[in-house]
Amino acid sequence: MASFNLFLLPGDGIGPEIMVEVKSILSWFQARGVATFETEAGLVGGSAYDAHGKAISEEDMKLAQAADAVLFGAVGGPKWDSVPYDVRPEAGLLRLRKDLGLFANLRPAICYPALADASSLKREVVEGLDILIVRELTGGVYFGEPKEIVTLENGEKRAVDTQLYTTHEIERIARVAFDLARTRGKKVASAEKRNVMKSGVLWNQVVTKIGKEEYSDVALEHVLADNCAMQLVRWPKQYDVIVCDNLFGDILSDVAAMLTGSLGMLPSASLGAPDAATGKRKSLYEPVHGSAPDIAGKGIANPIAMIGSFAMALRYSLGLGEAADMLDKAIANVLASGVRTKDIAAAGQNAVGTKDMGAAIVKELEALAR
Ligand SMILES: NC(=O)c1ccc[n+]([C@@H]2O[C@H](COP(=O)([O-])OP(=O)(O)OC[C@H]3O[C@@H](n4cnc5c(N)ncnc54)[C@H](O)[C@@H]3O)[C@@H](O)[C@H]2O)c1
Ligand SMILES: CC(C)[C@H](C(=O)O)[C@@H](O)C(=O)O
Ligand SMILES: [Mg+2]
Repeated sequence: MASFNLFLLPGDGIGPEIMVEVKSILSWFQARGVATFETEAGLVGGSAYDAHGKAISEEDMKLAQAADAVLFGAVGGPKWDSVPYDVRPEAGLLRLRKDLGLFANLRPAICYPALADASSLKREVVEGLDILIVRELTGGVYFGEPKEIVTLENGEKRAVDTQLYTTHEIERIARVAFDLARTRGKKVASAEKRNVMKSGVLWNQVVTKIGKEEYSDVALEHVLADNCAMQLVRWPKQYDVIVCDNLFGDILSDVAAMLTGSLGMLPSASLGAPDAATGKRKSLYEPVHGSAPDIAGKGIANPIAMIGSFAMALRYSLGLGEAADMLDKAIANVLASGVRTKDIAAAGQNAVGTKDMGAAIVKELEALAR
């Protein structure tokens, strides 16, 4: 039986609550003989800061580097609002992305039929929705230098963030988007702001060139990022794959989340380049949402984004596509049977807690395996 080494970073807020549910799912797959999962857990974010004053330790960085996949919960929360910028909880996540070279962030937004009424949009707008946002994750304004607050001679302060992209960075994320589009609806929409930003001009040129020279079978459309946000709410089904930079991808994926019913529904995969010798990619799987401080500790968080992220790990890192399909089907069936956490429940509908949703998915896996 294949054996995999998973590094778990539950993090803060609802992170540990949703990670527990993934643990029971991977135990179930292990008990069924699908694979052996060696798991080790570390600290990231505020919980790491409280333990040792850094958002992630060097030791945990090494374990993340060595893992077949990292499973990440969420970080952050008001408790750490005033910690120094370099060790704030989010710095742990950004370091993992940068040091592991996780440049490609896949954020699928699927509206399960059973949830078409959970979205704040009309059923016909979201029913059957299946789009994929491909977000560049290691460049742009998140990492560009200089990044600082300086005091000017007149005593005023000036804050600088730098949006920076090179041809190579745009080429490789464009190829990920085009390759994935080939396996789906064969359409890519590239979102940027070439009307305002030089990085948008280069982004547009490079994506156009890659599309023309290497992917003439995939339809390419360019859309200004602000218009893209509006189109996602107006008629999202016009899109198949959307490719965009780090910041636009962050924002557009939160918009897309609401098309599925809740931010608690959106999983993600962050992938590095394949290793030249082994073909293996470094990878991290995390829900799109954050630590949800407003509901942390109440046992009501929706674990589906986290569980769906584990399904993506099975598919993209562990070569267990059948297990991934089975887990996705279990999630869909549980939703179809009417089980709802609070965030996706209709007014007046009974809602279950995090644990009950996790248990319902395990029970459905059991039924599917029979
Ligand atoms: N990947 C991450 O770790 C990540 C992502 C986004 C935000 N954050 C951090 O999380 C903290 C809180 O940020 P925020 O409040 O702006 O965003 P958030 O995503 O944590 O929460 C936004 C809203 O969505 C709800 N929500 C989120 N996930 C849910 C789930 N699984 N089930 C039910 N409801 C859910 C929350 O209750 C809240 O009302 C901040 O410190 C932020 O930096 C971390
Ligand atoms: C927590 C934060 C650093 C992160 C981001 O901005 O990338 C989050 O919002 C996300 O969407 O993964
Ligand atoms: Mg975000």
